[in-house]
Amino acid sequence: MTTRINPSILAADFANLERELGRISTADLVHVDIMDNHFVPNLTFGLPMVQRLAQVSPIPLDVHLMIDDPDRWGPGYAEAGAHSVTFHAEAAGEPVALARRLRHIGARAGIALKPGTDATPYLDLLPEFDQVLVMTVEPGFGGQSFIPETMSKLARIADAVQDAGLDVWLQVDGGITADTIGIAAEAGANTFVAGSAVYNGDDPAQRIAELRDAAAAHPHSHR
Ligand SMILES: O=C(CO)[C@@H](O)[C@H](O)COP(=O)(O)O
Repeated sequence: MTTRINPSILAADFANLERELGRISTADLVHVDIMDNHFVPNLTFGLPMVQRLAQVSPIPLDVHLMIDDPDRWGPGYAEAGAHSVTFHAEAAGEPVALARRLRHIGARAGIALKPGTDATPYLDLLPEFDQVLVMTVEPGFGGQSFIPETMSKLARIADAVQDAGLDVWLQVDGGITADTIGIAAEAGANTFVAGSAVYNGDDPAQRIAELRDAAAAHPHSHR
């Protein structure tokens, strides 16, 4: 299994972002949380910041839009050079049209589901997406505890991806640590977002290596 570790710069030092990106250069992608204080009760960065991050980052950008009206704003992030742009199912008006637009611009298209959102309406749409993000906390803040009840949904999506013979990355985000990453890996995740677990320490590269090892020790048992 390919394991991807995507540190979230939500937990980084915002006054030194270029340095903070350099400290995670052994990761696969850098996860960039865009929050608008409407879709979630928190506010982070917008397009100008992502344009600059794309210029200086040693690894590609994995943009997670926690915003209203991603149909309007999402394509700009793809044009800014994001490797992937993930929008929320709960916020999108026309998710398939938006995913096609993102792909047309050249980004991978991702759809995110909040912990309480049922995956059923999206299972038939999986070929339209390059990745599915199963939120393992309520979106909005770093440092929350992993919600294990989200794992049955992840496993269902993993089964659907496998049954359809698709190469859709399955991402989890929220409360991912060396203790929880194995649970998500066993349920079918292959792409892991971690903020506090990477940046709350002296050596982010070491934390990335530990997370990678912990995920690899718990392979997904395809049923
Ligand atoms: O999207 C979010 C929060 O809404 C995340 O990307 C957080 O940044 C994850 O932080 P940790 O739970 O790993 O501290």
